[in-house]
Amino acid sequence: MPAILQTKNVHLSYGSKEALHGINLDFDDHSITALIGPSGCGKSTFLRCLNRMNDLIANTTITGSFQFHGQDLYAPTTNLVELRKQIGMVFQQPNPFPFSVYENVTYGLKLAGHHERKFLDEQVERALKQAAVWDEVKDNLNKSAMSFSGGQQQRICIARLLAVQPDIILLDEPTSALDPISSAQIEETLITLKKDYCIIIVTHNLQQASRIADRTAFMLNGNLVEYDLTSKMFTQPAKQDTSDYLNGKFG
Ligand SMILES: Nc1ncnc2c1ncn2[C@@H]1O[C@H](COP(=O)(O)OP(=O)(O)OP(=O)(O)O)[C@@H](O)[C@H]1O
Repeated sequence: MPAILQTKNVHLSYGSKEALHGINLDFDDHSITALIGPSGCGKSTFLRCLNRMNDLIANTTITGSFQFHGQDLYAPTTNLVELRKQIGMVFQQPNPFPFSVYENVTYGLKLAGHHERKFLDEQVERALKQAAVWDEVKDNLNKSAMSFSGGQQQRICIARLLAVQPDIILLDEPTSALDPISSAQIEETLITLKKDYCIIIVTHNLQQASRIADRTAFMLNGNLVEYDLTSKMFTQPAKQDTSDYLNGKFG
């Protein structure tokens, strides 16, 4: 089966400074890919290219090929609102809207014109169950999403994204602001979700990558050094730089 998302020769510059120097990475459906590497190597920059979040940053130049389901992600005709529904993003800090849980999860659906109560109720339950937070919030759907714990807020944000049925879920260090128990819950949620989605996660936590990712990409100074099955990369890395990074010699 062809990769759901294929990128070739991706270069990105902030002003005159090039931050990505020709990245080639393909992503399969029903899998988790981790992007790892030392601070500043370009992980978040690359991730943001995948749903055109870098378009929002002034003076950014992006070249290369991005094929999503075989279509050019950067075609001038691409509808960015639609694209970001299909390729949703979860951030480091949970960022629920200052509304109720119910309003958060139905936000995208209402924007898309869905207002039938029964349909919305069903989607709220489905998305919150998929995000493994239903049992914790089901009796308080009208309570502000901001009043829940950080881990619960993060899973509510995942549910908000799942409500609009994306194809790809991008996560930028989604557990780095969370305690170990909440982090473990998010990891379990992601492992369950990969049955239905393509998941791409930036993480500084090498144990996390080794626990949940099918494949791992190691980046260094804006270059892709190595991309392989996680089990292979963590036991027999092909490159010395990968081995040194995984062994804590830098980064
Ligand atoms: N908005 C921006 N404007 C200018 N330069 C930027 C911007 N965002 C990132 N950079 C630069 O691009 C390079 C890559 O940064 P990026 O945040 O993608 O790295 P990262 O690997 O995700 O780092 P971290 O792990 O610390 O989040 C860095 O040199 C960074 O300073």
